[in-house]
Parts: sequence; C-alpha cells; structure tokens
Amino acid sequence: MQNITGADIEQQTKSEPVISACNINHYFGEGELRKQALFDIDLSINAGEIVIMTGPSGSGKTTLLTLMGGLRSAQSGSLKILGQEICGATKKQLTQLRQKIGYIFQAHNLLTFLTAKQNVRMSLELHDDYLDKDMNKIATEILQQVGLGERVDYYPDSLSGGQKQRVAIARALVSHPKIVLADEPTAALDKKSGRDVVEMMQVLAKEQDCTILLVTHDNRILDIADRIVYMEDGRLVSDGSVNASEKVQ
Ligand SMILES: Nc1ncnc2c1ncn2[C@@H]1O[C@H](COP(=O)(O)OP(=O)(O)OP(=O)(O)O)[C@@H](O)[C@H]1O
Repeated sequence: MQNITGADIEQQTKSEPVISACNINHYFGEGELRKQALFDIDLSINAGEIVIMTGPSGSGKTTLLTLMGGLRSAQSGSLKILGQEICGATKKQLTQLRQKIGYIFQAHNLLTFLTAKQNVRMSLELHDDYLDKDMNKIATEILQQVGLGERVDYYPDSLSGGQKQRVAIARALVSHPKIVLADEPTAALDKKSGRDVVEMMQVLAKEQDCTILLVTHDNRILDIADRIVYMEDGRLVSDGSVNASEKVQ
C-alpha cells in the first residue's frame, strides 16, 4: 500500500465506494480451535452514507467493523478502504490508514486528565495539516456544534454520559475524516441522550460528507440510517436502503 494523500482520497471517494469488501472470510484461533467468524462478506459503502449494521450477539458485527477500520488485518478476500487494498496490509500500513478514520466506541475512551477541549485537540495534533492552525479554536468550535460550548474546559468526570459521548463525537469528527466507525455508541446512554448523540453525529457527518458505519443493538436509532445491513452467524443476510418515508428527519 502506498502513502495516502488528501488528493488521492478526494479522487477516490468521488469515483468509487469509500469501503468495498469482496468475499471477506475471517477466522479466529489456530489448529483445532480455529473458528470462522465471517463468511463471504460483500459490502460496498459510498461517500456520505450512514450505514447501520445490526444483528444478534456474536454474529460478527464488531469483527467486520474492526476489519473495515484497519484495527485488524483482513485475512482473505479483498477489502478496499479509501481506494487502498488493505487485505494482508502490514501494521505500519494499517496505522497510516487509521489516521484517516474517526472512531467512536461504547465507552467514550476520553482521557480523564484532559479537558473536553484538550481531548478533541489531541485528535488534531495527530494530523500534520493542523499543526500550523489554531487547534484550540477548531476544537472549541466543534464542541460548540455538539452543544458543549459551555463545557469546553470541563474534565470528563464532570460531564454526563451523553456529554462525554458528544465529546467523543467531536473528537472523531474534528479532523474531517472520510469515514467514522461507531461501535454501540448509545449502549451506555438513556433513550434521550442516545437519540441526541446519534442525531448530532448524523448532522455533523452530513455537513462533512462523511461516511458512518455504526454497529448497534439499539432499535430506537435505526431511522437515522440511509441503509441497514443485518448480520447473522457471520453472514450478511440483508442489506437494504431505508426509504425517505421511513426516516425521521
Ligand atoms: N478475539 C477473538 N478471539 C476468538 N474469537 C472471537 C474473537 N472476537 C470475536 N470472536 C468470535 O467471533 C464471533 C463474532 O464476534 P463479534 O464480536 O464480531 O460479534 P458481534 O456481532 O459484534 O457480537 P456483539 O453484538 O455481542 O458485540 C463470535 O463467535 C465471537 O465469539
């Protein structure tokens, strides 16, 4: 895999899917303990799409999400992320790819000794493009966008679960990644906070033309998706667009 530049990404996302999985099979363990977790997965996701992946526990959702996020190496088939083949990629190549992707997890994973603004700023510091910019201003602006303008200097321990997750969204989206991967982002939240958090994610992603791939068991948020893919026993068993009439705007 070659180094990916901003111009490459721009070109690739216009001409082909941002994520394209073809015939992906994935195994855990060795020898007698070897177990297949994913079977013949084909999935293409376009720029700006919000795709929700759902299905029973153990059906392979997180495994697929981690492959698509370059968090583990794909073993067989073809997996192109932002135009680059990552099947068989080295650790270094996966690290490079990960800088182009935003991640949001069930546990917000904020650093508790940094304020909300410092947590968001840290994500910018990983990108050379931002080093000569006013990172405090950029971090503050995105925190204002997620409704935390009054809380920029708060530490995570003094924020509610929903507020912490909004900081995590700001952190994931502040560098304008082309892809955001979210694993059960509402699992630890009550109904209203969960709803607020995904709506915020939806608004920011649409503004930035960012693709979101979100794994959830939370049926209350399915309507934010453009497409819902359903997994069962390691297979992708349905993949359907959500009609405009089914969506709550
Ligand atoms: N690191 C691992 N080592 C061995 N087996 C694993 C590992 N991670 C996942 N598995 C197995 O792979 C299968 C798919 O797991 P995965 O976590 O992807 O499912 P999931 O749909 O995300 O489940 P959940 O909704 O409970 O998070 C399961 O049978 C699981 O036990």
